[in-house]
Amino acid sequence: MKISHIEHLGIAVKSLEEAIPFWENILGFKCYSIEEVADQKVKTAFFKVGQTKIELLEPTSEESTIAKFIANRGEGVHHVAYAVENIEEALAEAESKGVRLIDKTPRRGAEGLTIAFLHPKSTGGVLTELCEDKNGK
Ligand SMILES: C[C@@H](C(=O)O)C(=O)SCCNC(=O)CCNC(=O)[C@H](O)C(C)(C)COP(=O)(O)OP(=O)(O)OC[C@H]1O[C@@H](n2cnc3c(N)ncnc32)[C@H](O)[C@@H]1OP(=O)(O)O
Ligand SMILES: [Co+2]
Repeated sequence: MKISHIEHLGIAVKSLEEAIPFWENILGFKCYSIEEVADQKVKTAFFKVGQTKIELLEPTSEESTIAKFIANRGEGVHHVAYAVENIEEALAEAESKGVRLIDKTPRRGAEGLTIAFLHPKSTGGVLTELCEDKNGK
């Protein structure tokens, strides 16, 4: 598949309010967007880091995958997201090569991106998100 760069790293946190000061006051990044993604039951906070971004993820419900992740493994790195040229083609290619898809059809993610996840059990233990920016296409 054609990947241009790491779109973002997703980090699970219990509370955005409690997490953001480390990223702003210690690392010196500016949180430029806070957005709820109801479909994923998360509230996100974004920081630009050169070409890529950090996405902090706070669960908005006990059924959120982020709430389950924090309960089982604690706060920390949750997923790596790659910018792909064509998400439908990328998913078809991954599936044809035996990768287990979480999303067979892309969904709407934060920042208006079109996203889909690959299962960590078939990606070497790293939950993998594919993103395509279809805005303006
Ligand atoms: C807003 C949006 C955006 O960027 O635009 C986002 O990022 S939304 C970000 C939040 N949304 C998502 O994550 C959606 C995709 N994720 C999912 O559907 C789920 O989290 C799954 C990855 C399928 C895991 O769900 P499941 O109910 O199976 O959880 P589980 O706790 O039973 O875990 C099953 C096995 O997967 C492992 N596992 C769970 N989450 C993992 C993760 N993030 N990275 C690596 N491994 C992980 C567990 O340790 C366990 O392994 P063992 O069996 O060996 O113990
Ligand atoms: Co993400």
